[in-house]
Amino acid sequence: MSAKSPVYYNADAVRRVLNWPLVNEAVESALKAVVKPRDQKPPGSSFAIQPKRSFTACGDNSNKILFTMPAFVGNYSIASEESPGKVVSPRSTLACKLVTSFGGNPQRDPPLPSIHAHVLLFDNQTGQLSAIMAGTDLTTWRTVSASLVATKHLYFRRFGSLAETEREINVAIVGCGVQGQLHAAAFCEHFRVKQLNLYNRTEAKAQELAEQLQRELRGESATQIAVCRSAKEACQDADVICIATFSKEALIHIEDLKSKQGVHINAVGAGPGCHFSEVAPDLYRQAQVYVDCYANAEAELKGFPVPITAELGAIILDGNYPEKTAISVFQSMGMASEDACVAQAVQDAILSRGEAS
Ligand SMILES: NC(=O)C1=CN([C@@H]2O[C@H](COP(=O)(O)OP(=O)(O)OC[C@H]3O[C@@H](n4cnc5c(N)ncnc54)[C@H](O)[C@@H]3O)[C@@H](O)[C@H]2O)C=CC1
Ligand SMILES: O=C(O)C1=NCCCC1
Repeated sequence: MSAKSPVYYNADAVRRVLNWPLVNEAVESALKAVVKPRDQKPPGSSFAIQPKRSFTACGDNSNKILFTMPAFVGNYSIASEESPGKVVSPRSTLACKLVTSFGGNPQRDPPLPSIHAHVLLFDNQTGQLSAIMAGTDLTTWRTVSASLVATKHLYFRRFGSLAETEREINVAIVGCGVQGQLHAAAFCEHFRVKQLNLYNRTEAKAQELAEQLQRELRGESATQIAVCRSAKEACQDADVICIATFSKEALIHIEDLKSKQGVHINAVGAGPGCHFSEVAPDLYRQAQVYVDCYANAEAELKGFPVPITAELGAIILDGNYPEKTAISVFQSMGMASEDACVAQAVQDAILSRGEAS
Protein backbone atom coordinates (compact mmCIF):
# COMPACT_ATOMS: atom_id res chain seq x y z
CA MET A 1 0.00 0.00 0.00
CA SER A 2 1.42 3.36 -0.90
CA ALA A 3 0.07 6.83 -0.42
CA LYS A 4 -0.13 9.09 -3.46
CA SER A 5 1.93 12.26 -3.16
CA PRO A 6 -0.09 15.47 -3.00
CA VAL A 7 -0.18 17.73 -6.07
CA TYR A 8 1.37 21.18 -5.56
CA TYR A 9 -0.39 24.19 -7.08
CA ASN A 10 1.97 27.15 -7.04
CA ALA A 11 1.02 30.83 -6.90
CA ASP A 12 1.08 31.22 -10.71
CA ALA A 13 -1.24 28.25 -11.23
CA VAL A 14 -3.69 29.71 -8.70
CA ARG A 15 -3.43 33.25 -10.13
CA ARG A 16 -4.23 32.01 -13.63
CA VAL A 17 -7.68 30.77 -12.62
CA LEU A 18 -8.70 33.28 -9.93
CA ASN A 19 -11.59 35.41 -11.16
CA TRP A 20 -14.41 37.23 -9.40
CA PRO A 21 -17.40 35.07 -10.43
CA LEU A 22 -15.56 31.94 -9.24
CA VAL A 23 -14.42 33.44 -5.93
CA ASN A 24 -17.67 35.29 -5.16
CA GLU A 25 -19.76 32.20 -5.69
CA ALA A 26 -17.50 30.04 -3.53
CA VAL A 27 -17.46 32.66 -0.76
CA GLU A 28 -21.27 33.00 -0.81
CA SER A 29 -21.53 29.20 -0.60
CA ALA A 30 -19.26 29.17 2.45
CA LEU A 31 -21.11 32.03 4.16
CA LYS A 32 -24.42 30.20 3.72
CA ALA A 33 -23.01 26.84 4.80
CA VAL A 34 -21.87 28.11 8.22
CA VAL A 35 -25.35 29.38 9.16
CA LYS A 36 -26.82 27.00 11.79
CA PRO A 37 -25.55 23.52 12.59
CA ARG A 38 -26.51 20.67 10.26
CA ASP A 39 -29.18 19.22 12.59
CA GLN A 40 -31.11 22.52 12.51
CA LYS A 41 -31.27 22.71 8.69
CA PRO A 42 -33.56 21.03 6.16
CA PRO A 43 -32.14 17.72 4.85
CA GLY A 44 -29.86 18.24 1.87
CA SER A 45 -28.77 21.76 2.94
CA SER A 46 -25.16 22.74 2.85
CA PHE A 47 -23.40 22.79 6.20
CA ALA A 48 -19.97 23.43 7.68
CA ILE A 49 -17.92 21.89 10.43
CA GLN A 50 -15.51 24.63 11.30
CA PRO A 51 -13.71 24.37 14.61
CA LYS A 52 -12.33 27.63 15.90
CA ARG A 53 -8.95 28.45 14.42
CA SER A 54 -5.81 28.22 16.49
CA PHE A 55 -3.38 31.12 17.01
CA THR A 56 0.27 30.36 17.64
CA ALA A 57 2.35 33.41 18.55
CA CYS A 58 5.92 33.45 17.31
CA GLY A 59 7.62 33.88 20.68
CA ASP A 60 5.88 36.56 22.70
CA ASN A 61 5.20 38.78 19.70
CA SER A 62 1.46 39.26 19.12
CA ASN A 63 2.24 40.81 15.73
CA LYS A 64 3.68 37.51 14.45
CA ILE A 65 1.03 34.79 14.40
CA LEU A 66 0.49 31.40 12.75
CA PHE A 67 -3.21 30.57 12.29
CA THR A 68 -4.41 27.00 11.67
CA MET A 69 -7.78 27.04 9.91
CA PRO A 70 -9.53 23.68 9.36
CA ALA A 71 -12.99 23.20 7.81
CA PHE A 72 -15.26 20.58 6.32
CA VAL A 73 -17.95 22.11 4.08
CA GLY A 74 -20.62 19.58 3.13
CA ASN A 75 -23.23 19.48 0.39
CA TYR A 76 -22.62 22.89 -1.15
CA SER A 77 -23.26 23.71 -4.80
CA ILE A 78 -21.10 25.69 -7.17
CA ALA A 79 -21.50 26.25 -10.89
CA SER A 80 -19.02 24.73 -13.29
CA GLU A 81 -16.54 27.06 -15.01
CA GLU A 82 -17.14 25.19 -18.26
CA SER A 83 -20.87 25.80 -18.21
CA PRO A 84 -21.59 28.85 -16.05
CA GLY A 85 -25.10 28.91 -14.68
CA LYS A 86 -25.25 25.12 -14.63
CA VAL A 87 -24.96 24.05 -11.02
CA VAL A 88 -22.76 21.02 -10.51
CA SER A 89 -23.89 18.31 -8.10
CA PRO A 90 -23.31 19.12 -4.42
CA ARG A 91 -19.69 19.04 -3.29
CA SER A 92 -17.99 18.43 0.00
CA THR A 93 -14.52 19.67 0.83
CA LEU A 94 -12.11 18.96 3.68
CA ALA A 95 -9.32 21.50 3.92
CA CYS A 96 -7.01 23.30 6.29
CA LYS A 97 -5.33 26.63 5.71
CA LEU A 98 -2.05 27.51 7.38
CA VAL A 99 -1.51 31.25 7.35
CA THR A 100 1.01 33.53 9.00
CA SER A 101 0.42 37.19 9.73
CA PHE A 102 3.68 39.07 10.39
CA GLY A 103 2.61 42.71 10.48
CA GLY A 104 6.18 44.08 10.33
CA ASN A 105 7.11 42.35 7.05
CA PRO A 106 6.47 45.37 4.76
CA GLN A 107 9.12 47.31 6.77
CA ARG A 108 11.80 44.65 6.08
CA ASP A 109 14.50 45.29 3.53
CA PRO A 110 13.50 44.08 1.01
CA PRO A 111 9.83 44.36 2.04
CA LEU A 112 7.70 41.21 2.27
CA PRO A 113 3.92 40.77 2.38
CA SER A 114 2.40 40.59 5.88
CA ILE A 115 0.32 37.50 5.07
CA HIS A 116 1.61 34.16 3.72
CA ALA A 117 -0.69 31.17 3.30
CA HIS A 118 -1.05 27.63 1.97
CA VAL A 119 -4.22 25.55 1.79
CA LEU A 120 -4.12 21.77 2.26
CA LEU A 121 -6.91 19.88 0.44
CA PHE A 122 -7.78 16.34 1.56
CA ASP A 123 -9.54 13.47 -0.17
CA ASN A 124 -12.70 13.29 1.92
CA GLN A 125 -13.14 9.55 1.28
CA THR A 126 -9.66 8.41 2.32
CA GLY A 127 -8.35 11.33 4.37
CA GLN A 128 -5.22 11.47 2.21
CA LEU A 129 -3.67 14.84 1.54
CA SER A 130 -4.46 15.39 -2.14
CA ALA A 131 -3.17 18.89 -2.82
CA ILE A 132 -1.16 21.72 -1.37
CA MET A 133 -2.13 25.08 -2.84
CA ALA A 134 -0.41 28.45 -2.59
CA GLY A 135 -2.93 30.42 -0.56
CA THR A 136 -1.69 34.00 -0.27
CA ASP A 137 -3.56 35.45 -3.27
CA LEU A 138 -6.49 33.20 -2.49
CA THR A 139 -6.64 34.76 1.00
CA THR A 140 -6.63 38.29 -0.42
CA TRP A 141 -9.26 37.49 -3.05
CA ARG A 142 -11.63 35.64 -0.73
CA THR A 143 -11.37 38.40 1.88
CA VAL A 144 -12.14 41.10 -0.69
CA SER A 145 -14.92 38.90 -2.02
CA ALA A 146 -16.46 38.65 1.47
CA SER A 147 -16.48 42.47 1.58
CA LEU A 148 -18.11 42.61 -1.89
CA VAL A 149 -20.77 40.10 -0.87
CA ALA A 150 -21.36 41.97 2.40
CA THR A 151 -21.68 45.30 0.58
CA LYS A 152 -24.16 43.81 -1.89
CA HIS A 153 -26.40 42.31 0.79
CA LEU A 154 -25.97 44.71 3.71
CA TYR A 155 -25.81 47.99 1.77
CA PHE A 156 -27.19 47.85 -1.78
CA ARG A 157 -30.04 45.42 -1.22
CA ARG A 158 -31.63 47.77 1.34
CA PHE A 159 -32.39 50.00 -1.68
CA GLY A 160 -33.85 47.25 -3.86
CA SER A 161 -32.83 44.20 -5.85
CA LEU A 162 -31.07 46.09 -8.67
CA ALA A 163 -29.34 48.69 -6.54
CA GLU A 164 -25.88 47.11 -6.87
CA THR A 165 -25.95 47.73 -10.63
CA GLU A 166 -27.76 51.08 -10.61
CA ARG A 167 -26.83 53.09 -7.53
CA GLU A 168 -23.74 55.31 -7.49
CA ILE A 169 -21.62 55.24 -4.35
CA ASN A 170 -18.64 56.99 -2.78
CA VAL A 171 -16.07 54.52 -1.43
CA ALA A 172 -13.31 55.11 1.14
CA ILE A 173 -10.34 52.77 1.46
CA VAL A 174 -8.48 53.12 4.76
CA GLY A 175 -5.16 51.24 4.58
CA CYS A 176 -3.67 50.78 1.10
CA GLY A 177 -1.68 47.59 1.67
CA VAL A 178 -2.35 44.26 -0.05
CA GLN A 179 -5.97 44.15 1.12
CA GLY A 180 -6.69 47.83 0.51
CA GLN A 181 -5.28 47.68 -3.03
CA LEU A 182 -7.46 44.76 -4.12
CA HIS A 183 -10.51 46.20 -2.32
CA ALA A 184 -10.08 49.45 -4.29
CA ALA A 185 -9.76 47.71 -7.67
CA ALA A 186 -12.55 45.21 -7.02
CA PHE A 187 -15.04 47.80 -5.74
CA CYS A 188 -14.47 49.89 -8.90
CA GLU A 189 -14.93 46.76 -11.02
CA HIS A 190 -18.13 45.57 -9.32
CA PHE A 191 -19.99 48.77 -8.46
CA ARG A 192 -20.65 52.28 -9.84
CA VAL A 193 -18.08 54.16 -7.81
CA LYS A 194 -18.43 57.92 -8.24
CA GLN A 195 -15.69 58.93 -5.78
CA LEU A 196 -12.88 56.71 -4.47
CA ASN A 197 -10.99 58.15 -1.49
CA LEU A 198 -7.72 56.53 -0.47
CA TYR A 199 -6.00 56.96 2.88
CA ASN A 200 -2.81 55.31 4.07
CA ARG A 201 -0.52 56.13 7.03
CA THR A 202 2.35 56.52 4.56
CA GLU A 203 0.75 58.79 1.98
CA ALA A 204 3.07 57.71 -0.86
CA LYS A 205 1.43 54.27 -0.86
CA ALA A 206 -2.04 55.76 -1.35
CA GLN A 207 -0.63 58.00 -4.10
CA GLU A 208 0.95 54.99 -5.83
CA LEU A 209 -2.37 53.12 -5.70
CA ALA A 210 -4.25 56.13 -7.07
CA GLU A 211 -1.84 56.34 -10.03
CA GLN A 212 -2.04 52.60 -10.69
CA LEU A 213 -5.86 52.65 -10.67
CA GLN A 214 -5.93 55.69 -12.92
CA ARG A 215 -3.69 53.84 -15.41
CA GLU A 216 -5.87 50.72 -15.23
CA LEU A 217 -9.14 52.63 -15.60
CA ARG A 218 -7.58 54.79 -18.39
CA GLY A 219 -10.46 57.23 -18.54
CA GLU A 220 -12.92 54.38 -19.17
CA SER A 221 -14.56 55.05 -15.86
CA ALA A 222 -16.21 58.08 -14.32
CA THR A 223 -14.61 57.33 -10.94
CA GLN A 224 -12.84 60.31 -9.34
CA ILE A 225 -9.88 59.16 -7.26
CA ALA A 226 -8.51 61.25 -4.37
CA VAL A 227 -5.69 60.72 -1.89
CA CYS A 228 -6.71 61.92 1.57
CA ARG A 229 -4.66 63.25 4.49
CA SER A 230 -6.66 61.42 7.18
CA ALA A 231 -9.09 58.57 7.61
CA LYS A 232 -11.65 61.19 8.66
CA GLU A 233 -11.24 63.09 5.40
CA ALA A 234 -11.52 59.84 3.40
CA CYS A 235 -14.67 58.70 5.19
CA GLN A 236 -16.64 61.94 5.51
CA ASP A 237 -18.57 61.60 2.29
CA ALA A 238 -18.40 57.82 1.90
CA ASP A 239 -21.34 55.46 1.51
CA VAL A 240 -19.08 52.41 1.80
CA ILE A 241 -15.84 52.19 3.79
CA CYS A 242 -13.29 49.38 3.65
CA ILE A 243 -10.70 49.43 6.42
CA ALA A 244 -7.76 47.02 6.43
CA THR A 245 -4.80 48.03 8.60
CA PHE A 246 -2.90 46.65 11.59
CA SER A 247 -3.87 49.64 13.74
CA LYS A 248 -4.51 49.03 17.41
CA GLU A 249 -6.00 52.54 17.70
CA ALA A 250 -9.40 53.39 16.25
CA LEU A 251 -9.06 55.14 12.89
CA ILE A 252 -12.77 55.78 12.23
CA HIS A 253 -15.15 57.40 14.70
CA ILE A 254 -18.86 58.10 14.54
CA GLU A 255 -18.31 61.84 13.95
CA ASP A 256 -16.22 61.01 10.85
CA LEU A 257 -19.21 59.66 8.95
CA LYS A 258 -21.10 62.02 6.77
CA SER A 259 -24.33 63.50 8.07
CA LYS A 260 -26.29 61.74 5.30
CA GLN A 261 -27.44 58.48 6.85
CA GLY A 262 -26.91 54.98 5.52
CA VAL A 263 -23.30 53.83 5.56
CA HIS A 264 -21.72 50.41 5.30
CA ILE A 265 -18.29 49.51 6.68
CA ASN A 266 -16.22 46.44 5.89
CA ALA A 267 -13.93 46.13 8.92
CA VAL A 268 -11.25 43.77 7.67
CA GLY A 269 -8.08 44.44 9.61
CA ALA A 270 -6.92 43.67 13.09
CA GLY A 271 -4.53 45.23 15.55
CA PRO A 272 -2.13 42.96 17.44
CA GLY A 273 -4.26 40.71 19.64
CA CYS A 274 -7.58 42.44 18.82
CA HIS A 275 -9.83 41.98 15.81
CA PHE A 276 -11.90 45.15 16.25
CA SER A 277 -9.48 47.90 17.14
CA GLU A 278 -9.68 49.87 13.87
CA VAL A 279 -13.22 51.10 14.44
CA ALA A 280 -14.14 53.16 17.52
CA PRO A 281 -16.60 51.78 20.11
CA ASP A 282 -18.79 54.91 19.66
CA LEU A 283 -19.30 53.93 16.03
CA TYR A 284 -20.05 50.28 16.82
CA ARG A 285 -22.64 51.49 19.35
CA GLN A 286 -24.57 53.28 16.58
CA ALA A 287 -24.27 50.37 14.13
CA GLN A 288 -25.70 47.00 13.30
CA VAL A 289 -22.82 44.57 13.24
CA TYR A 290 -22.72 41.41 11.10
CA VAL A 291 -20.06 38.69 11.17
CA ASP A 292 -18.95 35.91 8.87
CA CYS A 293 -19.62 33.34 11.60
CA TYR A 294 -20.70 33.33 15.23
CA ALA A 295 -18.22 30.63 16.22
CA ASN A 296 -15.24 32.83 15.29
CA ALA A 297 -16.93 35.89 16.79
CA GLU A 298 -17.34 34.15 20.15
CA ALA A 299 -13.69 33.23 20.19
CA GLU A 300 -12.19 36.37 18.65
CA LEU A 301 -14.45 39.28 19.54
CA LYS A 302 -14.19 39.07 23.33
CA GLY A 303 -15.13 42.44 24.82
CA PHE A 304 -16.90 43.60 21.65
CA PRO A 305 -18.97 46.70 22.52
CA VAL A 306 -22.36 45.61 21.08
CA PRO A 307 -24.30 42.40 20.41
CA ILE A 308 -23.88 40.95 16.91
CA THR A 309 -27.00 41.42 14.75
CA ALA A 310 -26.59 38.37 12.49
CA GLU A 311 -24.29 36.26 10.37
CA LEU A 312 -23.90 37.54 6.80
CA GLY A 313 -24.96 34.15 5.39
CA ALA A 314 -28.31 34.43 7.22
CA ILE A 315 -28.97 37.76 5.49
CA ILE A 316 -28.11 36.24 2.11
CA LEU A 317 -30.57 33.42 2.85
CA ASP A 318 -33.45 35.37 4.41
CA GLY A 319 -33.11 38.84 2.82
CA ASN A 320 -33.60 40.60 6.15
CA TYR A 321 -31.60 43.67 5.06
CA PRO A 322 -30.74 46.67 7.27
CA GLU A 323 -32.92 49.80 7.12
CA LYS A 324 -31.94 52.36 4.45
CA THR A 325 -30.58 54.76 7.08
CA ALA A 326 -28.65 52.18 9.10
CA ILE A 327 -24.93 52.12 9.69
CA SER A 328 -23.96 48.52 9.06
CA VAL A 329 -20.58 46.98 9.82
CA PHE A 330 -19.37 43.69 8.37
CA GLN A 331 -16.83 42.53 10.95
CA SER A 332 -14.76 40.30 8.70
CA MET A 333 -12.57 37.85 10.56
CA GLY A 334 -11.98 35.45 7.70
CA MET A 335 -13.04 31.85 7.97
CA ALA A 336 -11.71 28.46 6.97
CA SER A 337 -14.88 27.51 5.06
CA GLU A 338 -14.26 30.37 2.63
CA ASP A 339 -10.74 29.07 2.02
CA ALA A 340 -12.00 25.49 1.58
CA CYS A 341 -14.68 26.45 -0.97
CA VAL A 342 -12.41 28.80 -2.92
CA ALA A 343 -9.49 26.33 -2.94
CA GLN A 344 -11.85 23.62 -4.21
CA ALA A 345 -13.16 25.92 -6.96
CA VAL A 346 -9.59 26.83 -7.92
CA GLN A 347 -8.57 23.17 -8.10
CA ASP A 348 -11.68 22.34 -10.18
CA ALA A 349 -10.85 25.20 -12.57
CA ILE A 350 -7.21 24.13 -12.91
CA LEU A 351 -8.26 20.52 -13.60
CA SER A 352 -11.03 21.47 -16.03
CA ARG A 353 -8.66 23.66 -18.03
CA GLY A 354 -6.12 20.82 -18.03
CA GLU A 355 -3.50 23.19 -16.65
CA ALA A 356 -0.36 21.84 -15.03
CA SER A 357 0.64 22.97 -11.56
N1 LIG B 1 -10.58 39.55 7.71
C1 LIG B 1 -9.84 38.75 7.00
O1 LIG B 1 -10.29 37.75 6.48
C2 LIG B 1 -8.42 39.11 6.77
C3 LIG B 1 -7.88 40.17 7.41
N2 LIG B 1 -6.59 40.54 7.18
C4 LIG B 1 -6.12 41.70 7.90
O2 LIG B 1 -6.16 42.86 7.06
C5 LIG B 1 -5.19 43.81 7.51
C6 LIG B 1 -4.36 44.27 6.32
O3 LIG B 1 -3.66 43.17 5.75
P1 LIG B 1 -2.70 43.40 4.49
O4 LIG B 1 -3.31 44.38 3.59
O5 LIG B 1 -2.32 42.06 4.00
O6 LIG B 1 -1.45 44.07 5.21
P2 LIG B 1 -0.40 45.10 4.60
O7 LIG B 1 0.75 45.11 5.54
O8 LIG B 1 -0.17 44.83 3.18
O9 LIG B 1 -1.17 46.49 4.70
C7 LIG B 1 -1.48 47.09 5.91
C8 LIG B 1 -1.67 48.58 5.67
O10 LIG B 1 -2.09 49.17 6.90
C9 LIG B 1 -1.29 50.28 7.21
N3 LIG B 1 -1.06 50.24 8.66
C10 LIG B 1 -0.39 49.31 9.36
N4 LIG B 1 -0.40 49.61 10.66
C11 LIG B 1 -1.08 50.75 10.78
C12 LIG B 1 -1.42 51.59 11.87
N5 LIG B 1 -1.02 51.29 13.10
N6 LIG B 1 -2.16 52.71 11.61
C13 LIG B 1 -2.54 53.01 10.37
N7 LIG B 1 -2.25 52.26 9.29
C14 LIG B 1 -1.51 51.16 9.50
C15 LIG B 1 0.01 50.14 6.46
O11 LIG B 1 0.48 51.43 6.07
C16 LIG B 1 -0.37 49.27 5.27
O12 LIG B 1 -0.56 50.02 4.10
C17 LIG B 1 -4.39 43.11 8.58
O13 LIG B 1 -4.87 43.48 9.86
C18 LIG B 1 -4.67 41.64 8.34
O14 LIG B 1 -4.54 40.86 9.51
C19 LIG B 1 -5.80 39.88 6.28
C20 LIG B 1 -6.29 38.78 5.62
C21 LIG B 1 -7.61 38.29 5.84
O1 LIG C 1 -8.66 34.62 7.65
C1 LIG C 1 -7.47 34.79 7.42
O2 LIG C 1 -6.86 34.18 6.57
C2 LIG C 1 -6.76 35.79 8.24
N1 LIG C 1 -7.45 36.44 9.10
C3 LIG C 1 -6.93 37.38 10.01
C4 LIG C 1 -5.54 37.77 9.74
C5 LIG C 1 -4.70 36.78 9.08
C6 LIG C 1 -5.33 35.99 8.04
